[in-house]
Amino acid sequence: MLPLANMPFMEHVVRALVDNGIDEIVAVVGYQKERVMDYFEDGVKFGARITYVFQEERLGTAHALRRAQEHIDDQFLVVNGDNILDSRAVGDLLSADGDYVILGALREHAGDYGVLVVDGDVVKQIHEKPGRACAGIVNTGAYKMMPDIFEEIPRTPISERGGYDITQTLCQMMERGVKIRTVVTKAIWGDAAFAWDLLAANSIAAGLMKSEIHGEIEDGVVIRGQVSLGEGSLIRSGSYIIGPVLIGEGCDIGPNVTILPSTTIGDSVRVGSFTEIRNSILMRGSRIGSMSVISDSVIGEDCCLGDMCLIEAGSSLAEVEGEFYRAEFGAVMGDSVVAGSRVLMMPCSVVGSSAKIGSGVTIRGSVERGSRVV
Ligand SMILES: CC(=O)N[C@H]1[C@@H](OP(=O)(O)OP(=O)(O)OC[C@H]2O[C@@H](n3ccc(=O)[nH]c3=O)[C@H](O)[C@@H]2O)O[C@H](CO)[C@@H](O)[C@@H]1O
Repeated sequence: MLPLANMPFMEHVVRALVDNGIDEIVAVVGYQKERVMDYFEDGVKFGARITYVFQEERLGTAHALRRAQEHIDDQFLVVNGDNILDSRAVGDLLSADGDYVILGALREHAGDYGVLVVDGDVVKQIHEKPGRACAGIVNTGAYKMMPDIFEEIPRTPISERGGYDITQTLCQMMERGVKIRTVVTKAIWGDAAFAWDLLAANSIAAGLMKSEIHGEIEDGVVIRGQVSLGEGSLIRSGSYIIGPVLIGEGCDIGPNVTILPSTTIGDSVRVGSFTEIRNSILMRGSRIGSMSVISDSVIGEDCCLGDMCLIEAGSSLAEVEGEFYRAEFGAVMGDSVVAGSRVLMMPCSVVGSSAKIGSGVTIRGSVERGSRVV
């Protein structure tokens, strides 16, 4: 449900399916399922009938798929709800020949995905997240399948990660001689494992959106490229906005604010004068003071940053739940973070929800949720 281009991740997926004429969707939901169900309801307003099935415990992708079994009696597609794929990628999968097709994509850094070993367009093996640096065809997690997969899933052994992986199920079928093909798409596909991956996905999604101006733009505002402005939003004089930029409803931006690609601003956001924002996501209800610079960052809902805050982008190690990952971004922030004025956040800062940061503080590394930094 995290927003990309001001639309929940999953809505991009649903739209890509509906654009291809798919009008029946089974959504496997678990964590915070009410948020998904309240938003999509029966799916009719999105152009498809959505049925929900529940996975109480996250026991892997094969286990998740099995929840949908009773609703499937014909060839079907499987897509991840947290990947961004444009409708051409779904089209590539639909038009590919074969009972079983894996949508592949070429990646220079394939090691963090399932890597496909192929002979022509036939998949011979899937190496699940080999880790090592390698280029190759990765499994996008989008598949065309037949209902007999449900006979194989119960024979899937538990993985080292402690779950039942659909990639393992498919490998077993290959060993039994079932032909599984791949179609390598050149269309847009991306996934988001970490909060900072949202930035790349957002920039893809923002580039796909059309410009629509519903709000008010004062005289003396420069707008170039694809820029959307929701109802009741105001861009004050002297502001400079270079798309792709999406601004939601009821926002108050400026005066003299600079917003650079690829930035998405949710509903009811306030950005104070002389502030610059680039390549960032600001979620609904957040407030940014004057003369601040926010770069390559994800700011959660209802955050409040004071004047002259600086979030610097760069490459560093980001800490998530005690593990360190090499990354390149400014800061990622949970919801309801409050920061005073003159706060400096060093590259790859990770700030937990409801943290309170005093004025003049420099943040390095991670701040636990709910903590107070002075
Ligand atoms: C084992 C497996 O499938 N691996 C694939 C999966 O890895 P990856 O490790 O990324 O798979 P995730 O854990 O992200 O799960 C994929 C999708 O299934 C959902 N989910 C997952 C587990 C679960 O118990 N319930 C559930 O609903 C997730 O919310 C997500 O939407 O996607 C990658 C593409 O992004 C592929 O390159 C990997 O080959």
